[in-house]
Amino acid sequence: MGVEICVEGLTKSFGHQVIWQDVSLTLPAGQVSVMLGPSGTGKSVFLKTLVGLLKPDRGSVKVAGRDVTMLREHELYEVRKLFGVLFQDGALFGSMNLYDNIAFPLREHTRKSESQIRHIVLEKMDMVGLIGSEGKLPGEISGGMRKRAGLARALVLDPEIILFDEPDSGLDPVRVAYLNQLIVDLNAQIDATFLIVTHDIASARQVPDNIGLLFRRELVMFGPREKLLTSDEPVVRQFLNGRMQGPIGMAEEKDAAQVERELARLGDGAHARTPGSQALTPRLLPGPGITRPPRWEAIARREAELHREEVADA
Ligand SMILES: Nc1ncnc2c1ncn2[C@@H]1O[C@H](COP(=O)(O)OP(=O)(O)OP(=O)(O)O)[C@@H](O)[C@H]1O
Repeated sequence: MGVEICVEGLTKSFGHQVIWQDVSLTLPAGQVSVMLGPSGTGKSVFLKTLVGLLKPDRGSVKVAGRDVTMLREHELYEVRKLFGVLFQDGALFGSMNLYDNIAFPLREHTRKSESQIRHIVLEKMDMVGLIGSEGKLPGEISGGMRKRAGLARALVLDPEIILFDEPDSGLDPVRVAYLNQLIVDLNAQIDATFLIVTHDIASARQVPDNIGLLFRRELVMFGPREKLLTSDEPVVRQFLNGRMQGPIGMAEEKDAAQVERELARLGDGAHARTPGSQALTPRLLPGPGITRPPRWEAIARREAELHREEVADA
């Protein structure tokens, strides 16, 4: 069913550089959450802190009730088994074929026989659409296939939580669409808790239950997708609309007067529009052939309702 991750008052700095401070959020069990943020706001550092690879200065990260920040190395090892991580480049071993790459965690962390391993590896390769590529080396396949191989490897230990570090980076829009569908299908099939770090706004609009945004060393917002997508918070709106006008600058933050001028020029000041008047992108649903658990049935019903309301309003 996936487990909840409860983050409270988390602060991380490297030397004098504060990366983010006082971050509190709960990733609900079994749900899909996305973390957005301009480059360098510490999204990868956040993922690493969740799995205990980096120690925060303050705060707690409770996974299945245990505080990752307080655990000793051998206890951390146990908690890490709950996690599957998809790294940016798939993090595959270049000299091993896909089969051996995907089998690696099973051979390292379990005492399963080779025939049991074969069954699991082929099942996960099937889930990510890689059957037939078992003998290929990572260097012989496309970036999209490498991501899917990394995902299959993240799945072999049946994780309760999957962390995706920019799964869409380096992929063309069509491959990103396939990968998003795969993520949604997987969530319906394995029911784990997902956290996706991404820059891709289209994905953030369609895929998750919850969205968070890191900016100016803080978690600006974290909450249900609808709340973020209809938010009037200038940072959230600038980021979700991928615009230059707003508080986020190229290399540093802009001063308040400049932001005010830019938003006024856009006719987009806080007073210039009714709150919550942003369009809601339809939610991506599990594809045909995927059995939907009750959670996804409820999401599909809600989407159908919203769509009926939109048609009636038009
Ligand atoms: N081990 C480390 N030691 C010192 N500084 C670090 C370390 N890891 C990350 N940083 C710094 O923390 C900041 C945040 O880095 P991080 O990679 O988490 O950002 P990000 O939001 O994931 O960026 P991007 O979207 O560009 O991938 C950067 O300034 C980076 O240089």
